[in-house]
Amino acid sequence: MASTISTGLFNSWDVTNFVVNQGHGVKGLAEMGLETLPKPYVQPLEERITMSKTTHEESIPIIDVSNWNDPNVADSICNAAEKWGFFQIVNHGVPIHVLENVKDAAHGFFGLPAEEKRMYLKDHSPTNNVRFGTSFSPQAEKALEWKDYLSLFYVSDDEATAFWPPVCKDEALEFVKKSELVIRRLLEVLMKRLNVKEIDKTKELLLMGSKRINLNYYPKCPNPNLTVGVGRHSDVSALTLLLQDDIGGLYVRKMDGNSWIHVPPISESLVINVGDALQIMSNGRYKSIEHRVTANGSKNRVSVPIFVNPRPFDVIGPLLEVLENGEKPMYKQVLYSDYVKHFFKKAHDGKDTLEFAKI
Ligand SMILES: CC(C)(COP(=O)(O)OP(=O)(O)OC[C@H]1O[C@@H](n2cnc3c(N)ncnc32)[C@H](O)[C@@H]1OP(=O)(O)O)[C@@H](O)C(=O)NCCC(=O)NCCSC(=O)/C=C/c1ccc(O)cc1
Ligand SMILES: O=C(O)CCC(=O)C(=O)O
Ligand SMILES: [Fe+2]
Repeated sequence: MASTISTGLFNSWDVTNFVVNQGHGVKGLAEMGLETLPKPYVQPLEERITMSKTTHEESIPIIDVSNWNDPNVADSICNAAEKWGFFQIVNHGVPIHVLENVKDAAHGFFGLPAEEKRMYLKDHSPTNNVRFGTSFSPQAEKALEWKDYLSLFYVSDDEATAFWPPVCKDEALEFVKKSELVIRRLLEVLMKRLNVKEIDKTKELLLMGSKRINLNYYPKCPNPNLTVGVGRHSDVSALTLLLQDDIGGLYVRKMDGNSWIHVPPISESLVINVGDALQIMSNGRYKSIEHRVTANGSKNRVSVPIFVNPRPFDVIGPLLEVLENGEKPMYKQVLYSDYVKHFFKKAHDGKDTLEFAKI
């Protein structure tokens, strides 16, 4: 089959069937020794990430959070969330071995034979909370993305222990647990500027009542310039905490601009970004920024985002504390699971998901 793919005799339907339905993932395809990119992965010109649109000269803020009591730290975080929607944190307190272990565990999971990963495809998985997949929304996309993922919805330690794949469950769970404090501190700081004095139980559930951890795998790609790892999107979370390895390829759209800024890997750091739910709750003050990922021609990349979210049955809208100053609400009240389902139903389309909540 390898030779038929590389000579182009393997048709688009076969490729999609092999990767998506049979659970080989794009990793299975990449490992066949392709010389050229299969057609289903060729992105339209306007979606490709060219050097002319990107810059390595500017950078998102890098914030040292070793002292949470320092008002300058709080200021830097809130300013970054308003102006960039993205920043990196160092000295965050999540132990290095936890970060290293979860990246290794991601390689471990994707290194399993296809038969074992296939058990976690949507139609086979014993639970809706564990899902192995490829691209973003293959049934809705004109071109596929060069990425496989394992998505784990955190319900409880017991549920994770029972259902998450053994090869990565301890490491993924440990990352979720060890990042709880930094997530809480970040949200406390961000809420203060919104006139929310303390995070009571109701607010806590609204901001961080559910979590999803994804293990992303971007295999080495034969023609990286013709495709993307992840297309332009903003996250639907309240906040995302992202661990990337040392390879790079994440680009963030410059606010009100057409250029894309590279997020350079910094050893032991975490990338933090505002998601749509926080943009909505802050009535547009904090910005959920478009980002995308390139494919890489020489290396296999992994990344591990933790999406911190409202619960599916929560209704979200601009917070009362924010509207108290008389500003007009920009967003209506929406059921969070309706919002997320709308996001997952379509291909990546930049920030268009937010239209769903706009007044
Ligand atoms: C709506 C959810 C996600 C699932 O609800 P469900 O009742 O179990 O519904 P379904 O299983 O019918 O899923 C609804 C649709 O979403 C799809 N989906 C269900 N989880 C998934 C899944 N992890 N992955 C990609 N499709 C899925 C699923 O395939 C299905 O599409 P379709 O098959 O076409 O009907 C529900 O759990 C919920 O509201 N969760 C709230 C917490 C939550 O997960 N928030 C999302 C945080 S994720 C985030 O911010 C960014 C993620 C992201 C991911 C990839 C990117 O490239 C970029 C960004
Ligand atoms: O892999 C990355 O660096 C970012 C992935 C991403 O944007 C996502 O999973 O939402
Ligand atoms: Fe993202």
